[in-house]
Amino acid sequence: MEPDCRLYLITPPVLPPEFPDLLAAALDAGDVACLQLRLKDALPDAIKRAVDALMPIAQARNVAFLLNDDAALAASLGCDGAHLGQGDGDHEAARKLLDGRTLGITCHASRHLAMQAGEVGADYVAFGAFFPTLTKETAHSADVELLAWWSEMFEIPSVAIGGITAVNCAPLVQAGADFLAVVGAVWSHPDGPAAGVRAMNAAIAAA
Ligand SMILES: Cc1ncc(COP(=O)(O)OP(=O)(O)O)c(N)n1
Ligand SMILES: Cc1ncsc1CCOP(=O)(O)O
Ligand SMILES: [Mg+2]
Repeated sequence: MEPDCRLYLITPPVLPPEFPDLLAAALDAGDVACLQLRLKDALPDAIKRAVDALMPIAQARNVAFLLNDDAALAASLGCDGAHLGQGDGDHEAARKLLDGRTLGITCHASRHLAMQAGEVGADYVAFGAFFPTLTKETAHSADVELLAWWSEMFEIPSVAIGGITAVNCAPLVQAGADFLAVVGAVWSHPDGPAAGVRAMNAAIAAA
C-alpha cells in the first residue's frame, strides 16, 4: 500500500555532471512520487537536454516527471506535467496545454489562490514556505492550519514546500499534506541523496 503522504523531489538549482547517477541512486533508495526539474537559470535548450537525460531515469522507476515554470515546454517535451507559480503564465491556458498531464500550482499561504487553482483544474496546490530555506528567497510563510483546513475542505491534493527536513516534517504530515516537496533535505543530506530519501521516507512513515 502507498503511504498517505509521499515525497516530492525537486532537482538542485545546478546539476553536477554526475547528476544522472545521483538521481538514479536517490530514486532507488525509496518511495518518491515525482521529480520536478527546476533549473531557474537555464535556457530552453539546456532544459531540453536535461529532460532527455533525466526523464527516462524517473519514468523507468514509475516516478512522474514534472517541469517547473513552462507548461508549453513540458507538453512539447512529453513531460508528465508542469509546476507553475503565480507568475508563470496563464493557468487556464496551461490547463488546456497539459490536457491529460499533471498541473501543479503554487498558492503560497493563500486560501484564495488555492481555491482559484482548484477552479482552474489544478491537480495539486502547493503551499509554503513552511520553514526557512536556503534554496529560494521566499516572501510567504505558510502554517499547518492552512494544510489542515485544505485537506478537510477539498479533495485536491496539497504539496507542502520550504525548508522541510526529516526532523521538522511530522506536523505537516499530521496536518494532512499529501506530498512533501524538498530540495535540500535530499541533495544536501550529509550522507548523500539516497540517505536523504531514506530519512524522509522514514520520517513520513513515523509521523
Ligand atoms: C511543488 C512546488 N511548490 C512550489 C514551487 C515554487 O514555484 P514558484 O512560486 O513558481 O517559484 P519557482 O520554483 O519557479 O522559483 C515549486 N517550484 N514547486
Ligand atoms: C522552490 C521553493 N518554493 C518555495 S520554497 C522552495 C525551495 C524548497 O527547497 P528546500 O526544500 O531546499 O527548502
Ligand atoms: Mg515558477
